[in-house]
Amino acid sequence: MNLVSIVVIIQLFFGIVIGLYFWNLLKNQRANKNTIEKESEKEMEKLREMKKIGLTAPLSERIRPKSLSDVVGQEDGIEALRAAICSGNPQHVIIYGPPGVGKTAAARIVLEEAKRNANSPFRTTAPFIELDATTARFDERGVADPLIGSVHDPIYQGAGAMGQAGIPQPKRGAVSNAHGGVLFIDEIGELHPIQMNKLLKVLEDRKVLYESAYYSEENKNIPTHIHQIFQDGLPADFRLIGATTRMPEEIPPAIRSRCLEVYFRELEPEEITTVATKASDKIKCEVEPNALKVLSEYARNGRESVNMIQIAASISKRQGRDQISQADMEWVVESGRMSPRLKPMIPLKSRIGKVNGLAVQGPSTGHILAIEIMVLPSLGDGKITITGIAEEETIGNQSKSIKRKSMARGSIENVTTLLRYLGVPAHEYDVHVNFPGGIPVDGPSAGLAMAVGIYSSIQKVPVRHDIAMTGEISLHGEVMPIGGVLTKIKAAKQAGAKQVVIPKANYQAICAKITGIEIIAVETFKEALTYVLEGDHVKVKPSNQYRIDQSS
Ligand SMILES: Nc1ncnc2c1ncn2[C@@H]1O[C@H](COP(=O)(O)OP(=O)(O)OP(=O)(O)O)[C@@H](O)[C@H]1O
Repeated sequence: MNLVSIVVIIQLFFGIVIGLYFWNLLKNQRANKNTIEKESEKEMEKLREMKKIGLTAPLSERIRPKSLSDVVGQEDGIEALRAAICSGNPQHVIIYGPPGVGKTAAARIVLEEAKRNANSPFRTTAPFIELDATTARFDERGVADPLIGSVHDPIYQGAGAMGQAGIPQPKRGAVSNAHGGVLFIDEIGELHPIQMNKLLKVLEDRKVLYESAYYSEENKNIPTHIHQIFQDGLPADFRLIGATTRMPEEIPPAIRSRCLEVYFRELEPEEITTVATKASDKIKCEVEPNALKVLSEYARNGRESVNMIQIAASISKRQGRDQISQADMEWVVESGRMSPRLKPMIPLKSRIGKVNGLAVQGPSTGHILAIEIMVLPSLGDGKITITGIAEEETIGNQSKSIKRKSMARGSIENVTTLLRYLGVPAHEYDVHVNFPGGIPVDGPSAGLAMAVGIYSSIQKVPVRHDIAMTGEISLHGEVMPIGGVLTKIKAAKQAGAKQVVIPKANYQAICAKITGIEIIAVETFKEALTYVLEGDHVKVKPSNQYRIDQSS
C-alpha cells in the first residue's frame, strides 16, 4: 500500500467519524425539537383549558368608576388632580389618602380626561402604565428592574444570538413603557430607597441611561439601536402619579418637591351609601333603607361598602330573595367582626374643663377631639399628667427615626407658664389632661384647646359645647398657625359645632367656601377666650375684624 492510499484511508476514516458526529448531533437536535414541541403542545392545551375557566370579576372591579364624575366625594382631590394632569402643562402628582377611597380609580381615568383637552401634550395613544411598588422587586445586580429597566449582559442571556455575539441588550422598564403617557405607582411610599433615587434621576433626565461592561462604541457587531440607547439613553418622558396611604412626612422630600400633592379624604357615610347603592344597582339587588344605614355605620371606605353589598346580596339570593334586608347586613357586620366607625359628635352640654379640640388622622381625615382637663390643688410645684397619648413619640421615616418628648407635654408646659403670666395660678394646681378615643394628637395644634381647658378648670367657667378650636399657643399668648386647617374646619362642622376658632394666620380665602359653620380667626389666647367660654367672663374686648360668619 502506497502513501497516497494510506492518506485516503485516513481521510475517509475521519470523514466517516465527523459525518457520524454531525449526523448524531442532528438526530439529537431533531429528537429534542420533537420533545419540546410535544411538551409545548401539552402545555398549550392546558393553557387553553385554563383560559376557558373564569370566575366573575369582583363587584368592586365591575363598578369601578369610568369617569372622574363617577368618583363619589373627593371633589377637592379630583379638582387638584385635574389641574395637575389635564392642563396644557401636566405635572407629577402624589395622591395621599386612606385605602379604598378612589385613588387608583381616579388615577386610572384622569389620563383619558386629559387626552380630551386639545392643548394637552398627551397623544390619544398615550399609555397608562401601572406598577405596584410593594411588588416591584429591587435587584441589586440590576439584572432585572421592572421600574427602571436593565441591561441583559451576554453572561445572563445564555446562548441567544445576541448573547453569542457578545451584545448587551437593554430591556425597557415601566418608566420607558410609560413614555409620552402616565406612570402610576401604587403605594409609592413602599419603593426601595435606591429605586426611589433612580426614579428621581429619570424624572430629572427624562430618559434612562444604561451602562454595561460589555458595551463598546467600537464594537461593529452591536446594532445601531443599541448604540443609540447606550449613547443617548432610552426615552422616559412621562408624568408620574404616585398613590400612598402613608403620611406626607414619610415620603422622601426630593420626590415630594417635584410633585403636586393631592389629598383624598375618608368618605362620609352618605357617600359610602352612594357607592353601595351603585353597587347594588349593578347587580340588580334592592337594599332596604335600614340595611344601607347599617352599612354606612360600619363600612370605612368605598371598597368595603361594595364588598359588604356583595356578601349581603349573595346571602339574600341564596335564600331566594332579591332584596338585602337589615338582618342580612347585620349578619355581614357580625360575621366580619366589624366595629362601627364612630364619628365623634360635640357633647350636648357645656362643661368645665371639657374642650372640643381638632385633630387630623392620617393624611387627610379630621376628627373632633373631646379633651378632658381636671385641675386639683397641688401639694408641690404643680404636676402635669397626660393620658390617652404617648408620653414619648417617634418621628422620622423608614430610614431615620428619633424619639422625642411628647409635644403635647411640652405644649402643656407652655400653657401653664402663659397662664401664670396672665395671672392665673396654674402652678398651684396638678393638671391632668386626658385625650380619649385613641386619636393620635400632634401636641402643638391642641395648645389652644388645652389652654382653654386649663383656664376653664381653674376659673370654674364652662367651655361652650358647640364650639371647636385649633391652634398652637406661644409663650406670650399668640395663637400660631397649624397644619390641616381646612380638614379640621370640616371635621368641626360634621361633628355639629356651630363655630370653630382657628389661628388668624391660617385663614385663607378658600375658608369662605365652607358653609354651615362660623369661622372665628383669632390672634391671641385672650381673644379666643371671649368666644369659647360660657357667659361674659373675659374683660378684654377682642377685635371682631376676622370673625367670618358663613352659617347662612
Ligand atoms: N370615591 C369612590 N367613588 C366610587 N367608587 C369608589 C370610591 N372609592 C372606592 N370605590 C370603589 O372601591 C374600589 C376600590 O377603590 P380604589 O382602588 O380606587 O381605592 P384606593 O384609594 O386606590 O385604595 P388602595 O389604596 O387600597 O389601592 C373601586 O373599584 C370602587 O368600586
